[in-house]
Amino acid sequence: MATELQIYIEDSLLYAEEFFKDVGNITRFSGYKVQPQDISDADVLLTRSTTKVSRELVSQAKNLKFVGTATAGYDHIDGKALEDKGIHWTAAGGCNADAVADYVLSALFIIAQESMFELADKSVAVVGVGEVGSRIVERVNALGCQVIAYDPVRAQNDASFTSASLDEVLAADIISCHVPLTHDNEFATDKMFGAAQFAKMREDVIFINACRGEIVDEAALKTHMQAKPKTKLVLDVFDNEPNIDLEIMELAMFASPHIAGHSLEGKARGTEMLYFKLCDFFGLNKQHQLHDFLPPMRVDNIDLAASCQFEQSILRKITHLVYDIRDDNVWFKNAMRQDASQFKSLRRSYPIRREMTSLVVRHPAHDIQDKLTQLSLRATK
Ligand SMILES: NC(=O)C1=CN([C@@H]2O[C@H](COP(=O)(O)OP(=O)(O)OC[C@H]3O[C@@H](n4cnc5c(N)ncnc54)[C@H](O)[C@@H]3O)[C@@H](O)[C@H]2O)C=CC1
Ligand SMILES: O=C(O)C(=O)[C@H](O)COP(=O)(O)O
Repeated sequence: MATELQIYIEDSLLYAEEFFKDVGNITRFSGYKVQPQDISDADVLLTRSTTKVSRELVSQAKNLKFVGTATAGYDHIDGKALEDKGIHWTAAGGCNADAVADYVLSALFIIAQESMFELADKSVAVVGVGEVGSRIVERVNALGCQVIAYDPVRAQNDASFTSASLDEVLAADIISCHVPLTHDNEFATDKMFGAAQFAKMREDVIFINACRGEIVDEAALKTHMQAKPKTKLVLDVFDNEPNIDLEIMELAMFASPHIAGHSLEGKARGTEMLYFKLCDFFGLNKQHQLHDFLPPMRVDNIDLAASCQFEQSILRKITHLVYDIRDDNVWFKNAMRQDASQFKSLRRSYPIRREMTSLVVRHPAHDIQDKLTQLSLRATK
């Protein structure tokens, strides 16, 4: 009889028992505390971004064959170290892309309302047009914005894609960042926004970072905020998490503790993607999918009257019915002002949040349904 797979799973992976209980013997571990000896008999290691998968961590795991992170980013994994040992590794690209797009749209609708402008009159630069960025491009296109899609890396590999220039990005009304954290290559993103880039931005730019804090030089950002105080910052991520600079948090109009991707669907999809990949790797039948486990939304459908057009005020209300960034901003800042050591625990205790992808919106007109679909809603008549 084949020996049971020993599957070590970080404690923050959602629905892990539901997906993996038939696959092997599950042991949960704390991502922040795990040591090499804790996973020494692992065949499989499943994490989120809070486990640093280093050469040292896997040094005693002689049977380790498969490592997966249920997150889009994988800068916490030393891929080279795993490849050197012949260990297969993978991530869950795209699992939470819609959640991040909801986050960005929620912020933009509030800023547009408070500053009394139509998003259709604005240019939006999307930096990194992968899973997250392309969803944002689709949504802001639907809203009628002028889209500036910047991704020179994709342009090198995808003949159908032409990248805007960095100067076009820096001149935009809104800049939204969705790149991986990379070092030491032609298009490295580490500190890609520093003094030189901020100096070229508009006085009243809206700058959103929901990818990795390290892509911004925070010292330069502070100087920029003094020089151009009308800048509106939306920051989900910070340099040196969890020990973040509270001054940077206070400079942001909206700040949150790295939760842009933390929708229930996004977390569950991340686990599901690893389950599917692990089944393929070990030649197992796939028996579960996330819809077996996801609970219904409390408000799961709305009817729009035929007279309703594709108007910003209506779209704002629908978006905020699902996710309102103001709640996270107040909760996060208040908690951090009381005790700045709470960053990790705030992330862990983040309340259940659903996605626009789960909301059914009815409207009789096909053209409006199409646009609602572009906003990722489940539009129908
Ligand atoms: N705050 C949060 O909760 C979340 C953060 N993230 C972060 O966002 C990043 C992007 O996520 P995905 O879109 O899923 O990844 P992805 O890999 O699908 O897309 C990233 C895109 O950035 C492009 N890129 C790389 N270097 C670039 C550069 N110097 N300039 C412009 N574009 C560049 C790549 O070509 C790629 O198309 C992740 O790597 C992760 O770090 C992702 C999900 C949730
Ligand atoms: O997917 C990513 O990349 C992210 O940044 C995740 O949303 C981070 O979530 P945790 O792994 O920290 O729970």
